[in-house]
Amino acid sequence: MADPWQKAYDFAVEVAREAGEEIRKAGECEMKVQTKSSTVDLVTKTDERVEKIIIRALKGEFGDGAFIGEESVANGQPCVLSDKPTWIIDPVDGTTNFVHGFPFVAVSIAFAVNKELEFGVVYSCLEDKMYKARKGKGAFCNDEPIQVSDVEEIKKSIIISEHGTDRRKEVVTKIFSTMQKILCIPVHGLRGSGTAATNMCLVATGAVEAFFEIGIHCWDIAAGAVIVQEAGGVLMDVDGGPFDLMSRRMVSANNKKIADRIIKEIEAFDVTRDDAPVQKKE
Ligand SMILES: O=P(O)(O)O[C@H]1[C@H](O)[C@@H](O)[C@H](O)[C@H](O)[C@@H]1O
Ligand SMILES: [Mg+2]
Repeated sequence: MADPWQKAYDFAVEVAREAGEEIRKAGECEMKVQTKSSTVDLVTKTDERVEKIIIRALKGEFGDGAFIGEESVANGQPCVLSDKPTWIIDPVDGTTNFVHGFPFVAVSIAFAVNKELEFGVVYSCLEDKMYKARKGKGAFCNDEPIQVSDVEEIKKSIIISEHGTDRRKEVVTKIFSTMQKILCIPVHGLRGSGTAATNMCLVATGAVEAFFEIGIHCWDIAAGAVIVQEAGGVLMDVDGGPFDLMSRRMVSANNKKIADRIIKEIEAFDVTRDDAPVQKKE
């Protein structure tokens, strides 16, 4: 079989589009907001419903497989990436934006085999932009090829980062200290769309040179990781080592020179890996 995953890739694009349609419709209605890991880590019925729709559709087409979904993990499902073909899903990336009507919300669906990402689909549903990439086959936005920017000078760059949902003072201090140092290099600007998946697509299109964050989860960045790489960009750990999807730390950039320069300024803080063993409550 020459191309075993093409059908799954095409199907993921269709499922992401349908999920985005659900999100758009739900955004027009009254929503009940709940919280998860902290009072600023929001979740709505739409997040849960859309994840179920996506998983049901994938199971219907391809049978029972391995799934890592943001809301399933929040409800106690394991978050372990094995060698099995695995779908990695964020039904609503940018839930805070969704709740507030801030216009960047994305569906993110990735697929990994032998722990390697095969393809990623990010549907920025309020902008109606469908980003997709398959390993070795290029990256696209609404079927047009996309490529990272060719800027090599950090002083000519725009950098994206986010504040995350951990509001402990020592963490927020490090995040702002890092941002201050990067701003004062100086770079042209700092931005943040409020969705990691969309941020990575902005790196992939060349609108910005880099996006970094500590505290994201594998479902926020798995699809974007393929899209950035296929658009010619690089992925690294915040300490300059190799990118590790489950580590909750990532720098994505148009090239290694920009990534290395940002890494020099990053003040890292501890986060628990996505695949850390779950502590059983006594
Ligand atoms: O909870 P959702 O799926 O909305 O994901 C967001 C993360 O929670 C933030 O840490 C992160 O900063 C990004 O905003 C990210 O995409
Ligand atoms: Mg997310």
